[in-house]
Amino acid sequence: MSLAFTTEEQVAVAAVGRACQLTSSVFNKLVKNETLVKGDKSPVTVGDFAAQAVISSILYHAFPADPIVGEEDASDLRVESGKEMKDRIVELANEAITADLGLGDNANWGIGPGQAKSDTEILDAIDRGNYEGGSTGRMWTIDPIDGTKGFLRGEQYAVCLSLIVDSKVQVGVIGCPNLPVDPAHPEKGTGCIFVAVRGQGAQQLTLSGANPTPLTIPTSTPETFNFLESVEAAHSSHSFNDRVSSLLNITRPATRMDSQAKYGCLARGDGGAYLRMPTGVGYREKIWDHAPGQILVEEAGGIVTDSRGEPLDFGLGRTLGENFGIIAAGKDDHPRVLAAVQKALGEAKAKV
Ligand SMILES: Nc1ncnc2c1ncn2[C@@H]1O[C@H](COP(=O)(O)OS(=O)(=O)O)[C@@H](OP(=O)(O)O)[C@H]1O
Ligand SMILES: [Mg+2]
Ligand SMILES: [Mg+2]
Ligand SMILES: [Mg+2]
Repeated sequence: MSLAFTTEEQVAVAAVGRACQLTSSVFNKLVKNETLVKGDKSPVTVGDFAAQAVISSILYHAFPADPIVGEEDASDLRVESGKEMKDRIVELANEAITADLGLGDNANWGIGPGQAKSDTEILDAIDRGNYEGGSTGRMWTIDPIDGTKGFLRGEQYAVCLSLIVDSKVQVGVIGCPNLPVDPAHPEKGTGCIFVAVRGQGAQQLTLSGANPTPLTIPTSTPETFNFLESVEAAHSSHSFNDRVSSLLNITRPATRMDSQAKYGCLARGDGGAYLRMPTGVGYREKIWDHAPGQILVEEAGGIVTDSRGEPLDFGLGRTLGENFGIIAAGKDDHPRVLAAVQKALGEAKAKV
């Protein structure tokens, strides 16, 4: 039985839309001291913090009891050295929160003119993303800017939100401000939101949540099939993908693209499979990097598994735990990609 999740979908699209406006406008204004390097050496900008604050604050108004697994936390902003950044984040978040009500918006979600939040409310909204996750009940995942490196380069990034219930993703929204609306028609410009609700299909919307277009992964042909892969070589093994490509006789070069925009492209038939194999031991994929993408591809008729063909387990906490690698593809292509991945893994094992 599929549940409606109508309000959840509306709230999620509205929250991602506001956060996308924020990230697009902040990109043009970013200055050097508005980016921090986190403990794991990855970058985080005022845009990441402010977008998480906006989404979390909207979720809190609409669903106050729901826990949130968010990528960012506000500890660096609560100390004296973080004051300048915090002031900027509060300003940016409030600009997005108080923007006029748009299509499908509801003032009960704490948005619109006059709904500005205090510094404490903004920091607390960011820190409501500290939930540890788990296998039962409802929880949201927020990746306020997925592909922060792509965002900083002015390339692809995505604002990502999902609702997980009892370990299963039920709603996924991916906002891609820099992604062409239709790659065959560049004149249509950039900026789309992908949305999927379990059992109700996948759609592409405009950044303001209009013009829903249903998405189905088309049957691939040897001429159209290629891989979608990370830009950053540290995030996913390019050489492994090259080997799998040659095992499958794929002639088209891989499309390198940051963020869950890759799942969006796959869902609408730009590229045949998203393959992400780890480059080293020890990194565990984060649930916010894959939950919205998984439901989007599944609802567009595709399959998402790890490299062993196992389903992704979103009930193990903030990471995917033991899931090793990601394979996402249309239902006809997934089995042959999985078989080639197994073969390439076997070859790599035989070499050591
Ligand atoms: N070592 C390692 N291995 C695998 N994945 C990692 C690793 N380090 C980081 N990350 C996560 O990668 C997220 C960026 O997504 P992509 O890899 O698809 O984009 S990119 O092309 O590499 O920028 C990125 O998401 P954001 O931090 O939201 O940008 C990280 O969560
Ligand atoms: Mg991410
Ligand atoms: Mg991120
Ligand atoms: Mg990050």
